[in-house]
Amino acid sequence: MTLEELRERIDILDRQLVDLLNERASAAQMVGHLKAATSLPVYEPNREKLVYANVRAANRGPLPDIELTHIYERIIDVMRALQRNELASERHAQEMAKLAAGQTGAQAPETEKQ
Ligand SMILES: C=C(O[C@@H]1C=C(C(=O)O)C=C[C@H]1O)C(=O)O
Repeated sequence: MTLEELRERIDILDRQLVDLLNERASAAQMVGHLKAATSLPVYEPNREKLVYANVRAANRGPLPDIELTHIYERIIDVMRALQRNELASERHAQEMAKLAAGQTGAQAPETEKQ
């Protein structure tokens, strides 16, 4: 393969990786929703150990296990941040909805008193 062809191959693989990473991110977001509903923590170290074991077992090289683990540490960091952002914006929306409901509920009696 020429240099040009190899770089084209890399560009195609990168686009596939982007799709797969986004699929993983969507799944992690859904896990985040389930955790919020069941009050489970975002960070689950035991699950992360299983994820590392799973990817190392699937590794056929030439990536060394340690480098693959480093890549996954970064991926998982991002997934946790995504879950936290998602949960924070959900909580914010809930607070806003409560505030809006509280305002209409609280203002009506106030208005009656005046
Ligand atoms: C996605 C989850 O949440 C977090 C992120 C993980 C991941 O990206 O694989 C694993 C464990 C959690 O710390 C999960 O619990 O499955």
